[in-house]
Amino acid sequence: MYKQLIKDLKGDSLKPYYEGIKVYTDSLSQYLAAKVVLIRQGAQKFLVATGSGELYEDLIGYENNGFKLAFPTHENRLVLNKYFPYTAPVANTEHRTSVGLGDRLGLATPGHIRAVKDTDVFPIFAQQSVRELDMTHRKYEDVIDAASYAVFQEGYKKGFGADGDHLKTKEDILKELDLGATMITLDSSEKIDNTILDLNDEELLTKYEVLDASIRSYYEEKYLDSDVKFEGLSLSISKIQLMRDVLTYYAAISFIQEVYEEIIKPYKLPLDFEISIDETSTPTNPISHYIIAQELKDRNIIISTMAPRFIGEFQKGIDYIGDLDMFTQDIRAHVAIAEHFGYRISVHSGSDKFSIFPIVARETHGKFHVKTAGTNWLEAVEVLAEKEPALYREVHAHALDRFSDATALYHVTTNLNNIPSLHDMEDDKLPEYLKNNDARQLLHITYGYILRDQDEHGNFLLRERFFDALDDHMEDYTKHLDEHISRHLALLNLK
Ligand SMILES: O=C(O)[C@@H](O)[C@H](O)[C@H](O)C(=O)CO
Repeated sequence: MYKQLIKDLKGDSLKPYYEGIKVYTDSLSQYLAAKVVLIRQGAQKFLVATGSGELYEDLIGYENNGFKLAFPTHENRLVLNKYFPYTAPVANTEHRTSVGLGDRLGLATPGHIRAVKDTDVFPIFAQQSVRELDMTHRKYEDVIDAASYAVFQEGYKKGFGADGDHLKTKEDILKELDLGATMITLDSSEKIDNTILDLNDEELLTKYEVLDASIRSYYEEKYLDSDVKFEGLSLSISKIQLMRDVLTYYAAISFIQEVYEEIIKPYKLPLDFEISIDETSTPTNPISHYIIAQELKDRNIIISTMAPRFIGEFQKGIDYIGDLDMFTQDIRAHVAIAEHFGYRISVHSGSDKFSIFPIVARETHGKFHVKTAGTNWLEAVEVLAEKEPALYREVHAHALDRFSDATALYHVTTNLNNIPSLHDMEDDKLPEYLKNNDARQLLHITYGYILRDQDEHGNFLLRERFFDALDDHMEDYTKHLDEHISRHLALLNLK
């Protein structure tokens, strides 16, 4: 079966297909006397290597008449990284405008590569939060493995990043750095006291006065009743505002400093460090952002990006909800602060926020980071709705069953009553659910239950059939992603 393929591989005349074998010809690579290429036979992918030398010997696989067949394992990914460095994640050392492309299935990166390959965007192909890893029962090395193999498969050599997203503990940061993360998104939300904003002035004063005097005097000496003016931004910091910000953020600022000094600064490889304060109960006041930024500067903490929580609603998998003029004013203030202190603004939950993308591109002067993830999952669900109606109906029904559990993890304002009943939808109309915001949110936040729930015998209810179906329609999925992410990039003025 492989005889002609191996002959052509050795002879530099490789074709894209051989007797039921798809050859990813863009993956063809050579290191000294060894050649390797990625193929797919049925649903299984293999590395096929010929020749001799370290690369050939290092690949873990099965020898057979002068060639080696190797599974795309974690160990073999590390071998590819060793001999073909472009397959390993790197930091965005040129601080290029970047997009996070979270892939919960491990199948989306080929489509992402098609969307970004002719642009100057720095892509973060390996981006998953701890929440996503928990929900999908994946390890972080699986995320980097999937991205690296896709980069090898597509022959993408422009560099990509790996974001350890929404990490809250030093242990998780160290673990994901050890696994190859080139960007760390520190989520300090657990150190942010969201209750302070609900206090009235009297309650606020009472709570503030019992705060350690050294903390109070530190911030009062630096910020009390001060006016800040730069790059078109003018901020006045009143005692009330300062008391709120100190009580809300002082612990988070200390934690950021601890993480930076203990882990980020000593880390020997280039690394992007993002501060995420977007998952809070209220929008980030620009004064709060300024104080945090000034403290990071004064503590010699260097960050690449900061993710504030903007005004309006950034709900999962649907467009922005809010007043665009107010959003414009809000992001303009945050950008002025970011540019003053020398970092970029990061926009989380960027999936499908089409109405604000032109504003983001304009107000950041084209220098930003935008994160997506859910939309790449929803494109897979849309392929099922188009190609596998019976399975889609099961997925949709299970999402309805598990929706209330999912709302504990994701803030959404979904109204299930706005979602037409499955019973009333003909098969050819099922894709219309993916144009219904409430259905998009239903299908988005229940991804973990769809992928991991099992029956009483321990058999997956949907997972295996979901992946098998997607495998059968992989080119459709890849095309969906290319078109959909290209729409994101175009509106961000990146394509
Ligand atoms: O769902 C998650 O936990 C992540 O996708 C997280 O929301 C991520 O930081 C993001 O903003 C993707 O749009």
